[in-house]
Amino acid sequence: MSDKSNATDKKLKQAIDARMAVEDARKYQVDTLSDFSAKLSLSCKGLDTELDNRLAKFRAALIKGVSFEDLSPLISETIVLLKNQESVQLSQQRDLYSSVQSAGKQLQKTKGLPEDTRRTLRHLLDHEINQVHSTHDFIPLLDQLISFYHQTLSLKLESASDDECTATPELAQKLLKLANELVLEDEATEEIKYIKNCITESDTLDALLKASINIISVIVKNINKERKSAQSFLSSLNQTLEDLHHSIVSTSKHSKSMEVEFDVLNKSIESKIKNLNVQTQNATSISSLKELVDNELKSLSEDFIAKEKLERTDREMLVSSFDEINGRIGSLESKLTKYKKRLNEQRFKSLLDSLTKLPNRAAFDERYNHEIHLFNVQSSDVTLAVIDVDHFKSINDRFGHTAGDITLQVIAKALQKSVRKSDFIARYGGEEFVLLMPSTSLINATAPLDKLRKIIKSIPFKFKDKQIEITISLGVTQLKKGDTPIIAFDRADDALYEAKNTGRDRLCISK
Ligand SMILES: Nc1nc2c(ncn2[C@@H]2O[C@H](COP(=O)(O)OP(=O)(O)OP(=O)(O)O)[C@@H](O)[C@H]2O)c(=O)[nH]1
Repeated sequence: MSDKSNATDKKLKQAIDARMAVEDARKYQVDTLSDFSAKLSLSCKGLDTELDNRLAKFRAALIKGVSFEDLSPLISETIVLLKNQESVQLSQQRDLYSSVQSAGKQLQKTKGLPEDTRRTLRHLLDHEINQVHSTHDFIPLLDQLISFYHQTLSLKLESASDDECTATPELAQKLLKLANELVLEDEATEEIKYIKNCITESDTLDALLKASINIISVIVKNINKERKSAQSFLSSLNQTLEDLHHSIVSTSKHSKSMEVEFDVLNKSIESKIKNLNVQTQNATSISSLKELVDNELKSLSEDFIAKEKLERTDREMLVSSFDEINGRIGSLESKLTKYKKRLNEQRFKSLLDSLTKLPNRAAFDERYNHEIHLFNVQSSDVTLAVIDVDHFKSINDRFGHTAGDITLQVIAKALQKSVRKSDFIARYGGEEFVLLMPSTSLINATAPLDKLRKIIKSIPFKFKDKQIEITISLGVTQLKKGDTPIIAFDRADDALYEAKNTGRDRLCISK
C-alpha cells in the first residue's frame, strides 16, 4: 500500500508540475501580447484625442494586468474609434471634393479665362482633386485661393487694355498671406518659396493669376501624398488590432473550456479519496481493506491518467497557439516599425508639431527665412518673440510627464487663440515657442505681447487638486537691416535670457 501511495504522490507531483508549466507558458504569452499591444497603441498616438484617451486607458489596463475578458471591450471600443477615423477622413475628402468642384465649375464658366489656365484647372478638377485625401484644414485655403483667382481675373477683364495690368500691393499681399498659410512637406518648400518670391518680385495681375494656380497645384499634389500614407497606416492598424482581438478571445474561450474539464476531474478525484477514507474506516478485515484500496487506487489512477492526458493536450494546444501568435506578432512588429517610420515621416513632412498641433521648428524656419527675405525687399517692420515657459521642469517632476504634456497643449492653444491672424506662432522645441509679428514694430508689439504673458498667467491650471500658476518669459526684438536669421534670433534669445535672470514672468527687449 505504501508503494501505491508513493505512486499516487508522484502522480500528484507530476500533475502539479505540468499545471505550473502550463501556467508559466500562459503568463509568458499574456506578457508578450500585453507588451506588444502597448507598443502598438503608442504608435497611433496623436491621430485623435478620443482615440488617444482610449488607448491610454488600454495601456493602463495592460500595465495593471486586468483579465482578457475586461480588456476585450476596451479593444472593441478602440477598433470602433479607428474605424471612425477612417470614415471621418473619407467624409472630409468628399467635402473637399464637392467644395472645390463647385468653385472650379464657377471659374470654368467665367468668360475670358486664358486657355492654358482653363486646361490646368480642368486637369486639376478631373484628375487630381478627386484623389485628394485631405483634412478640413485645407478646404478654406483652397476655397480662398480659387476666389482670389476669380477676383484677380475679374480685375484683369475690367481693364480694357491688352497690356499687362499692374496689381496693387494689397492684392499681392493677400496672395502672399494665403501662401504663408501653407504648411507643407520638404520637397514642396522650394516650390512654395519660388512662388512667394515671384509674388514679391512681380507686380502684374498675370503673375498673380499664375502664382495662385501654381499654389493650388502644389497643395493638391502634396496633400494627396501625405494623407495616403496616414490612411493606409490606419486601416492596417485596425486590421492588426482585430487580429489580436480574435487571438485573445479564442485563447480565452479555450482556457475556459479546459477549466471546466479540469474541474470535473478534480471533483471526481476528491470524492474518490473521500470515499476511500470512509470505506477504510468501515473495513472489517485486512483482506477486504486490501481489496477496497486496490480498487479505489485503480480507479484513482485512471483519473490521474485522464488528467495528465488533458494537461498534455492543453499544453500542446497552448504551445501551438502560442507559436502561431508569436509568428503573427513577429510579422506585425516589423509592419509596425514600417508604419511608425512612415507616420513619423508624415509628421515631419506636415511640419506640424504632433503634441501641440502648432507649426513646428522646421515650419518656423521656413517662414522666418521668408520674412527676412521680405524685410530685405520691402523694409516693413517685423517683430520676433521667443517665449519660454518658466520652471517647466518642476511641473514634470512634481506632476508627471503627462501633466507636462497637457500643460504644453493648453499653453499652445491659448497662445494660438490670442495672437492675431497675421502673426505666426510655432513650437520651437521643448517648452519654447516663437512668434513672428509681420508689419509690427517693436513699440507696437510690446502691449499685445505683455497681454499674452498675462493671459497665460491667468490660466487656472489644477494638478492633483492643487491650483498652479504657470508663467512665461519673453525675449523680443525687431528685424534690422543686415540681420541674418541667426543674428536676429540670438538677439531675441539674449533678451529671453535677461527675462529669466531678472525674475521670469516678464518681457525683455533687445533693440
Ligand atoms: N512633459 C514634457 N516635458 C518636456 C517636453 N519637452 C521638454 N520638456 C521638459 O521641459 C523641461 C525644461 O527644463 P529647463 O530647460 O530646465 O527649464 P525650466 O524648468 O522651464 O526652467 P526655466 O526655463 O529656467 O524657467 C525639461 O525637464 C524637459 O524634459 C515635452 O514635450 N513634454
